[in-house]
Amino acid sequence: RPKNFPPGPTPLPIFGTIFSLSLQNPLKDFERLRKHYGDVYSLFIGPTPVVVINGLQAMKEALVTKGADFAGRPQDRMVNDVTERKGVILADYGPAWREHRRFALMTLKNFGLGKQTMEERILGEIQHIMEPLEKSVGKTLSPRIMFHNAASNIICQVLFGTRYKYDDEFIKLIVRFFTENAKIINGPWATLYDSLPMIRHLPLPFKKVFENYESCQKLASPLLTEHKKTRVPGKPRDLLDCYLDELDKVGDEGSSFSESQLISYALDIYFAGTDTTSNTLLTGFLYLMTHPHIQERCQQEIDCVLDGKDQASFEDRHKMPYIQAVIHEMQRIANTVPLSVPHCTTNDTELMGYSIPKGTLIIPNLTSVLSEEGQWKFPHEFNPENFLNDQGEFVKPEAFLPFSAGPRMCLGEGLARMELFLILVTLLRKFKFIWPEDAGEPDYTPVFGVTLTPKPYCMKVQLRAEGELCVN
Ligand code: HEM
Repeated sequence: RPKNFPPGPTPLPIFGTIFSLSLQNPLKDFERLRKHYGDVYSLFIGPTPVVVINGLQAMKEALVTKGADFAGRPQDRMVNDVTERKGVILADYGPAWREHRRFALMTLKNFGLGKQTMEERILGEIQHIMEPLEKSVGKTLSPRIMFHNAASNIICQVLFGTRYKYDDEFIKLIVRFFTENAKIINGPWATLYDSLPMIRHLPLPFKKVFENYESCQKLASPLLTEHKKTRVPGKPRDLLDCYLDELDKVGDEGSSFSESQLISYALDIYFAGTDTTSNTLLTGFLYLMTHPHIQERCQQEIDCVLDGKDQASFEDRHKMPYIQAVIHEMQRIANTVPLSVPHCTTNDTELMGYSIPKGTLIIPNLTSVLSEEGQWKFPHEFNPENFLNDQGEFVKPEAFLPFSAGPRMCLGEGLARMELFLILVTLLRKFKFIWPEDAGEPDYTPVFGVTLTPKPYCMKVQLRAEGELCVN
């Protein structure tokens, strides 16, 4: 360890400290190491030092106060080789990342893209979720594919101006490739790839990740060809058109925008916007079914606020403090991106008195903040009171960081919050969701990955009478 570097377990030659962590799910080990070494400690992936940041105080100092120092992304890991260092999520801190991030934020904010607003698109997609639910009244259904496809279609409309049927081959393949890759990227083969550069060219199971990513690019590239044929310059229908307009403006030279970037960039936003939102919904509905009194209180608030209205609007959230608290609590407990996305220091810097050299890999352990004792009234249970004050008003504690913080913070937060609100309110208004009698005890332990996923479960669906819980 360099001088004054954060402490941690003693590394072994070649393997570093990988034996200190369970490769299946290291979250408990991270917690154990925090108790032993403090909020900032270090590990070694092979010979590479890694600093793990825990707790609100250290997280704020790194990601916000010293945001620029901690806003890099490592460039020498398997995922970088797979994506050929294109796209936005894994781009290093610098002009190309900044321009692509700004462009995505601007395009997402420009809700008026085409004719529909973002809210209309989401409400339109919700109608497609209603169908399988209505067919399942009185029966049980597994909600995984339904939520995944809904989130996927919302982002596909923004990116490509199109939605896909829930059994469309294109989406099924993309989802399969991404799911397989997410598993391998988090598994032991990726750790070996990162630790031992000499094995990178061998025909080992990690080759599959490269093949899958290439297949995704091949699947998405006809969309670009079709857009180039049918677009009207200056009248963008979606993000692809906006990007092509931008290319017309800036040209290829001296700009970070290029056609070869575009597919990877779109796939990045697709991936970031699908798995996250759908897993949050899956976790949320699991807890709402097993906490029926919380579900009922949500329905009471919805019935009263939407009394006589056709459908919910995002503005209604201001009149629904309890729903707001429940959605935030769903996100806190879902802990959807438990270790954020790895960062990297861009300068020699300091954190909580330790020295951290430029180029050090950083893991922001968001899990440690979302359940940190002292920050929450009920850190270890599902309880919307975590977000309500004594007057029943919605309040958001500083430790609510599921989207991370600072310059690299999630750029889809606005879209994700709109989706979560409109989907939850619309479904709870019409249906009651029940944990099936024959399903046994619910298992809340998630499956570890880049995103945490609840174990597969089924829900029983009942129709509700309109406004049945409104006492006014
Ligand atoms: C509940 C839903 C979501 C959660 C919990 C979530 C969480 C996160 C987290 C923790 C990061 C890493 C931030 C960091 O490195 O410090 C991130 C990055 C990112 N998210 Fe999300 N996200 C969600 C939804 C979305 C959606 C809907 C989109 C797309 C519109 C999106 C696009 C991105 C992108 C592009 C990045 C990379 C930003 C950068 O590197 O500058 N996310 N998200």
